[in-house]
Amino acid sequence: MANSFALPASTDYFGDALQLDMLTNLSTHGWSQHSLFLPETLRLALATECADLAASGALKSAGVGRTAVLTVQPAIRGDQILWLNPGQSQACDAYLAIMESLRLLLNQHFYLGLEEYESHFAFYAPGSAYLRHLDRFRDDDSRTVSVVIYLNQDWLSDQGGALRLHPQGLASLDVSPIGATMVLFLSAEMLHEVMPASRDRLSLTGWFRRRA
Ligand SMILES: O=C(O)CCC(=O)C(=O)O
Ligand SMILES: [Fe+2]
Repeated sequence: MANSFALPASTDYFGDALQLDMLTNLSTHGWSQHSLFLPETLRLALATECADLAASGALKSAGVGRTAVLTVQPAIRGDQILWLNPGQSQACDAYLAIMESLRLLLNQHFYLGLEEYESHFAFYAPGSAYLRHLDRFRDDDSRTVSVVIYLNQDWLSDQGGALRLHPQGLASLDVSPIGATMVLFLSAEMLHEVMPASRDRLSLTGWFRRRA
């Protein structure tokens, strides 16, 4: 069946201004933030899918560490997740196509040799958080660029749930998880944490990986 979401062709999805902003901020500061990164129809479809998965019990408590040594530790990490597979839904395929364009763009400009993208839905119930961490594992340096896209509509800053970034040598800063906002950062360098929120917090998190 044809995908009803407009799929990007190569890197055309990103306008020149967005490309420049994304690439400049990532290379000079190690991170980059963009509002309205997804069309509203796609944000809504992904948010609905994530909420439905949560309600049906399809999401599982996220672990800490790598597969062989994965442990669920809610005091460190309180989200529930579901890894994405191609063909899961039209909305997920449209999102993965956008991420594929982003992979090509990052490779063109930074010669990062990014080969894969892995991604999961994440659902943080009120009060759950993810303590300060780096996304790169100690024994696997393949995760290179982290991407988070927020899915909630009408997020208010007094509802908490910020992504708190801790850039080296600089003051920490908060990104509010407003629907369709996208954040990119270097997985090995950017310490970050998820602050607790007073409402359900929905997102898609993913990592561009190079060969391990
Ligand atoms: O949801 C966020 O803002 C960040 C999530 C995160 O840090 C992670 O899943 O590793
Ligand atoms: Fe993280």
